[in-house]
Amino acid sequence: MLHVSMIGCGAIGIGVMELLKSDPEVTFDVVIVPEAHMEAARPVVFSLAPHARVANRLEELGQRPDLLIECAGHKAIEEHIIPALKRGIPCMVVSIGALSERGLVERLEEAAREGKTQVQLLSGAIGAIDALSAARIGGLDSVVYTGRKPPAAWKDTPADGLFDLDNLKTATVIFEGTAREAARLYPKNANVAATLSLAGLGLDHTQVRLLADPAVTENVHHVEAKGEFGGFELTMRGKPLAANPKTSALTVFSVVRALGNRAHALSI
Ligand SMILES: NC(=O)C1=CN([C@@H]2O[C@H](COP(=O)(O)OP(=O)(O)OC[C@H]3O[C@@H](n4cnc5c(N)ncnc54)[C@H](O)[C@@H]3O)[C@@H](O)[C@H]2O)C=CC1
Ligand SMILES: O=C([O-])CC(=O)C(=O)O
Repeated sequence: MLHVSMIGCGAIGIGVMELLKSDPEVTFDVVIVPEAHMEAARPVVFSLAPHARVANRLEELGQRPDLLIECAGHKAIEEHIIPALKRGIPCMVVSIGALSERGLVERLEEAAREGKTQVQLLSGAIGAIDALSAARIGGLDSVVYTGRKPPAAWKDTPADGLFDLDNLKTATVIFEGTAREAARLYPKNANVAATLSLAGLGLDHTQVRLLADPAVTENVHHVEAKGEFGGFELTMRGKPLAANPKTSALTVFSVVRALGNRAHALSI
């Protein structure tokens, strides 16, 4: 039985608990949310994982889970993941865009080394991370990522205000630049850009274009990679979660897969 503590109880966290509620080999003991969200999270957590406690910090419970999984947002890396790694708790992260902050990748690695443990960066809404990170070993020449989402997915981002999102008639480029800048400006929409960078050419050498497109209903991720291995092109059309149109359903499935791979006898 894998004893899991989870950070976040939003669209991803709830989706993950729903899918794993009848898995006898995974159990959620603690769900961590900010103080202001604890009251709202309690009934949701109780309905999906009746034995789990809702807390503000892992340390205050004296709890030592087998695994800590982050499904919360960029700030959670600094607040929860780094201290847990230092205590030797293995961690998984979905808010990969947080690692666009200079020095944070190195601090994450240092914390894991200090705790003699490991942090796994999950693939989330994108595929082919295995191929890209293997291709990097032979040498990559270029990785270009285009993220295309319906205008509503760009609400409450820097694009909202720069563009009249409610009245866009054609696909509009809202950002063009490096993955580091994309992840910094769009923390809830450019985690994929950061994931591809960390697997591939790095945050400063991965070219990113982000579009608001009234003609699409899905979150469309396109990757083109070239290198010593040859090349690949990937298009993913991710269905957004009803609870959060910025997030693709595959992100939830990617977390469930990763937890299953740790808990079950066979890993794939
Ligand atoms: N790697 C990937 O492909 C993807 C990654 N993401 C990341 O996942 C994050 C979560 O996504 P959703 O569940 O859709 O968001 P959401 O907004 O529905 O839920 C976020 C949850 O985390 C909690 N939370 C926020 N900050 C926290 C903190 N500092 N400490 C503890 N809890 C905190 C909130 O109370 C809420 O329960 C996003 O912010 C994004 O960075 C999202 C989509 C794809
Ligand atoms: O869920 C998605 O489609 C991707 C996403 O939000 C991100 O890259 O942050």
